[in-house]
Amino acid sequence: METKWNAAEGRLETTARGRAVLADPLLNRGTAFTEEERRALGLTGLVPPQVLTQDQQAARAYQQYRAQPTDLAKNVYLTALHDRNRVLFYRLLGDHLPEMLPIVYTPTVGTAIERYSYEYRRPAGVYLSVDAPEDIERALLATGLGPDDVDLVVATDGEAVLGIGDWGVGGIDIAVGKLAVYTAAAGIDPARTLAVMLDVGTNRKELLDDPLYLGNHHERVDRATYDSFVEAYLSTAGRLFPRALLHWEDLGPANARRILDAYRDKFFTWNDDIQGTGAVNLAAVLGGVGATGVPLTEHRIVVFGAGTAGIGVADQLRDALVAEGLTPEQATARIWAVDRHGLLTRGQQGIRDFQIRYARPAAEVAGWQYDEGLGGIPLAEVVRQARPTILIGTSGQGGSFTEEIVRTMAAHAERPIIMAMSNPTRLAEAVPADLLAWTDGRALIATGSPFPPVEYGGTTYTIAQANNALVFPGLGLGAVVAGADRITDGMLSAVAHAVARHTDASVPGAPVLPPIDRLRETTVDVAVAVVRAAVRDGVARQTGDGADGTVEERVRAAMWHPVYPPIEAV
Ligand SMILES: NC(=O)C1=CN([C@@H]2O[C@H](COP(=O)(O)OP(=O)(O)OC[C@H]3O[C@@H](n4cnc5c(N)ncnc54)[C@H](O)[C@@H]3O)[C@@H](O)[C@H]2O)C=CC1
Ligand SMILES: CC(=O)C(=O)O
Ligand SMILES: [Mg+2]
Repeated sequence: METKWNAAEGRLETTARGRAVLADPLLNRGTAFTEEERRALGLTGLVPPQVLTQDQQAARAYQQYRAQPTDLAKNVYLTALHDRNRVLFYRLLGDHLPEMLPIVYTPTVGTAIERYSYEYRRPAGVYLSVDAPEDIERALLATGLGPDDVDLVVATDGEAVLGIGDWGVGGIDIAVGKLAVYTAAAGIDPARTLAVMLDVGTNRKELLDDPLYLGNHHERVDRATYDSFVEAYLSTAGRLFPRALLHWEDLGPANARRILDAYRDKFFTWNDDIQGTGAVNLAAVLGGVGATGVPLTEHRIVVFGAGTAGIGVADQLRDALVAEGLTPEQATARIWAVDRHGLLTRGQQGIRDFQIRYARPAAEVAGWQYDEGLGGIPLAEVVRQARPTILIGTSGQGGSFTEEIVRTMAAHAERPIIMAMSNPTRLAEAVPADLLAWTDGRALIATGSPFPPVEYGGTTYTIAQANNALVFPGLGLGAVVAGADRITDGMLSAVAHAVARHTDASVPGAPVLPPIDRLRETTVDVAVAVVRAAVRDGVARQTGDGADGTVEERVRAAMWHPVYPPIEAV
């Protein structure tokens, strides 16, 4: 049995019949099958007699969605719809994106991941086990997808999911959530995507002790075993799906950077937490800096939580400062990075290799207050001494931007830029209402998970969501349209600047990033910028504007829309 998209004819062709049609979410359209389709596909009598339009189906599905009692139940409902009728799922998600994004993505996806083995209904992608690396190829081929059929693979090992940590096999839901955003925002064809779970074990004891836990019941494997499994996955996926962008999500801090550095020049691969977060953060900083009227090069930046995301953020800020004319040393000196043992300083015990660049010289901090309990210089002291104008949280430590810290910062920054980027909501370093109150409404704010607008002093403040969801869909779409084979720093910088062009935070209460309800339009510009950067950097098979249309026309034409295509029984 086979289902194929016939691009020349603009129709789906399938040999499936009867219940097999209804069981395939890419084929199934339930009550919207026409009489003719029902006859041709052997569905006579298998669906109720009335034929509905997609509008009617969407209205009913929305009612059902609204009737769910909790956010988790809404997530489970949408997952079931996703697994039943993919077109209708994306129709609904697209129609209600600001309302449903927090359900299929952060924060609720975090709860779904924690509850994965209990809420499980159907498999969600490809599960690769470290205990059977010889099965990688068989598993990827079992999808029925061939070399030209895949644009995008999102893989995770579930070790550092959002800020909630190691959830083992449940992490597949973050890969599925990312794919939903790729399609809803950028029109990546869902039939051409794959979610992959690299099950290398889990160190969460409550999962290992739980007979219902669906992943491998052993601890995470040692580094050598892990590395050879990752290598086997990348080389197999890269060989079987040579056009596909291989996206990494929520790996642990010991692995994320190492894997990116080892493979970014060998494979068409990228790390969303390092590079996507860096790009969206830079976009938000550029948006905020525009409102301060102070050039980027004069800002002083503190990054709190110097892990995968934090150092990714620092790196792109540093590159942006260099692009604005600072030397690499001057740019690095503008950034203070604080981790679990306080400010990163040279010679500090336990500092990780990817953090070393940001370690401050001992002479600079000699007179700074040291906290014995912490084993380093705490954030409050760093803020007092370094006098940041930009404070970024990627620590996964809810509430760590205290009133004292924020007031200290606001005492010497007229428009403090404060980004509490940790997810899910409860892990935000501060909440917008507090930040506005503590800074008399002067703060320019962004958060990683969505927050409602805040009324303060007669102004309504729309809160920007600085989430890599604002950038990865456009990056993926642009990379696909360009026929790229690498993700370059130039592409990432182009992404940040394209997003920043969509904001004017100088208007009182305006957000430093474009809102989610304009995500699809922002994404088009991001994708166009990515194609142009890929061409400039020599990593594209396609060219820029040309006889086959402008880049924007090609980007728009490449976007998939949630409409039922003609279907042919063959
Ligand atoms: N808004 C966005 O687009 C994104 C947000 N994030 C968020 O950033 C957070 C971190 O994620 P990752 O970087 O992937 O995790 P990670 O584990 O690589 O990094 C977290 C870092 O915070 C440090 N840390 C832990 N406790 C600390 C404390 N008390 N004080 C200072 N530092 C502390 C850790 O040592 C580690 O270096 C998560 O909450 C995640 O949801 C991550 C990626 C994208
Ligand atoms: C948004 C995201 O990638 C994270 O919180 O890990
Ligand atoms: Mg992530």
